[in-house]
Amino acid sequence: MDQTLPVTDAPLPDTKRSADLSDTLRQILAAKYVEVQARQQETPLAEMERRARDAGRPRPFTAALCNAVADLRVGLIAEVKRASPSGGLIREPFDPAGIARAYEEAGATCLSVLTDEPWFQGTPEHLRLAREATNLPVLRKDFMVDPWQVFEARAMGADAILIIMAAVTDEMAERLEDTARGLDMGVLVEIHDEAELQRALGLETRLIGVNNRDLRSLKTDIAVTERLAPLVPADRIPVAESGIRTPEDVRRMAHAGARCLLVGEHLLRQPDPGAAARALVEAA
Ligand SMILES: O=C(O)c1ccccc1NCC(=O)[C@H](O)[C@H](O)COP(=O)(O)O
Repeated sequence: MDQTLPVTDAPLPDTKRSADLSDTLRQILAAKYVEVQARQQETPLAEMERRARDAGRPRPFTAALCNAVADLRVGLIAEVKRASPSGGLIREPFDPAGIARAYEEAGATCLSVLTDEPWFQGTPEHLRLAREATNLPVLRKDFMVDPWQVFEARAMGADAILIIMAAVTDEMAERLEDTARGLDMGVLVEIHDEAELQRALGLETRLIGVNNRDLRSLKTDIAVTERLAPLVPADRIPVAESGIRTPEDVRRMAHAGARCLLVGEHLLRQPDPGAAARALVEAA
């Protein structure tokens, strides 16, 4: 895909890991800071908060996944994703509502919808369409660097947000989580290694996403979940993210302790994403 981004000198967050991020990820984050600042000029925080509070009650994202785990089911967070830095254009034509409906019929527990435009060709409209087409709780999949985006997420209908520990300081992670909790939204906190897991455990959310994607190469290896999921304390729920394709992968993740999965690209590369989702839901 065309990876031309608005050139920016924006400072990156002061995370221990910022030196370990791929150039792509650094560009994504730097551009996100600029984008969010510009959008706050258009819609100030107080107005975005008002819109978030007017958006009604969120659907129960965390409870849906907890119930799946309690029932020994696969808790599939099925992703609505048009393109990505690693995969280029993944699905065209792209019908977020139709894809979301197919996922729900297949037994998915939740949806994840990309809303980042420059790199994933996602939009808030994709999230609205996917949510309206189903009864499933929806995660806003984006790079959250400012609490303003959490209000924006709720205002567009999202029921949960993602916090990527590699992308934010501990203080910002807490602010993002507090804002989400204040809106009764779910939080999925994403980690890539043992150090990020320790930082993530300072948050209150039960959902610990173990991302199998290497932050430098952007390649996936599901052995990452096999290493890290057993380290997640019993009162938290590991969610295996990225690079999951086959029923055998699902069984490997479940064996490592991760019955909840976030799956995107594989599903969207299939002619029938619903059938592909069903094969994963029925795997373990
Ligand atoms: O998908 C990418 O190329 C990517 C690159 C840089 C940062 C994040 C990226 N993806 C976001 C995700 O976490 C995935 O969309 C999600 O875990 C699903 O992964 P997959 O099943 O491999 O599409």
